Amino acid sequence: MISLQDISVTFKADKNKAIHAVQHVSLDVDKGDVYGIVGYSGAGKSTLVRTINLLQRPTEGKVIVSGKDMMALNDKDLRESRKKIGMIFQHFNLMRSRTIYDNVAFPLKNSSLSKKEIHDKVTELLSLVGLSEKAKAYPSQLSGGQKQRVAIARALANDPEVLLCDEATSALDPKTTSSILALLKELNKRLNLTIVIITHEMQVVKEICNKVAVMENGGVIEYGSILDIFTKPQNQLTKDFIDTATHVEHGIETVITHPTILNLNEHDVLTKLSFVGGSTGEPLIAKLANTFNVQGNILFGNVEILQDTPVGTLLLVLSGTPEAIAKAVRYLQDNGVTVEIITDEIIAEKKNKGGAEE
Ligand SMILES: Nc1ncnc2c1ncn2[C@@H]1O[C@H](COP(=O)(O)OP(=O)(O)OP(=O)(O)O)[C@@H](O)[C@H]1O
Repeated sequence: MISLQDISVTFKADKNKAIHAVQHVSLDVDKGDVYGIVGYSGAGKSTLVRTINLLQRPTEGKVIVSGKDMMALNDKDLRESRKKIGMIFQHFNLMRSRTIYDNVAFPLKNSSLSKKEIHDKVTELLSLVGLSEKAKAYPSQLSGGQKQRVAIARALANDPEVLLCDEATSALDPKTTSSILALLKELNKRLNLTIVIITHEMQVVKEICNKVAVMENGGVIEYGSILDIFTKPQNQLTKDFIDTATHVEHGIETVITHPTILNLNEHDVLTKLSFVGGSTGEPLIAKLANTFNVQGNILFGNVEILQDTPVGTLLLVLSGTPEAIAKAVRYLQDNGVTVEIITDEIIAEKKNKGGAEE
């Protein structure tokens, strides 16, 4: 559906300085994907996504959308192709002096549709986003979530195949964010709409995306299916994003900051266990005690459902002899559990925070 091939974008800040906003990124988005692009501010997410509709022309590389080489199109064909790529933004970009109806009708102004057809289309779009009652209202009379719904309706006016969302929920509270994400997911399913979402929140990705790319310093450092990235992240930055989204970071923070929780004896090992799918329900910890004489003390636990698959995390203190613990860890790994030993990391962090008990 979308193929970004070796895309680079360089801005000339001044005569001597170039900003390499995007560097050699290749990315393929399939029809029906909800593709998340996650990264911190300045990573190059917006610049990359704006190359899809050529709001930003790449300095190097090729952009193919629906089989068309976008950079080879003449102005007229490019205008037509852009109609099939809707876009929504963090601050909605509605026209304040026009009603909700007129905002949604705006992209149809020069279309071949009759007045009646335009009316039917706008009515249908407002109903699709749940705002039929607001047709005569003005943007200032709407909440942030409602404004974003209008922006979505407007972006869908030309029946696009792709919707680009640039931090579309960043200005919204968590509840409104969830309702907008639910709407996007519904549109993805109902209209088979391909969606590309830029965000700095892995939580957003977790809620609706089936694939994700992680960007840093203009490059994609990791990409793949949500399940693969959440269960087998390769880069520290990806791990940090995931820990935030799965509340594990908060769990670790609690363990560190409450001295009564983490009292490790000699040979005790603090582990972070990650489970996927079937292994989540297994009584593995009971087995550690029975078979290996290793006691497991759970400090924190969390289960998420990603793409209909349960994904769990446990912070677990293992107590026993070093040999027994090594065997227990191997047993867990043999049963599909990813085991990270984080004792040293946590103690160092605890010392940094001044909460260490020598
Ligand atoms: N038109 C421009 N001219 C010069 N530099 C730019 C331009 N647009 C973006 N940049 C620079 O390119 C880099 C990437 O910016 P970009 O907006 O793509 O990042 P981002 O990951 O989307 O961050 P944010 O979420 O803050 O927008 C930044 O260093 C930014 O300052």
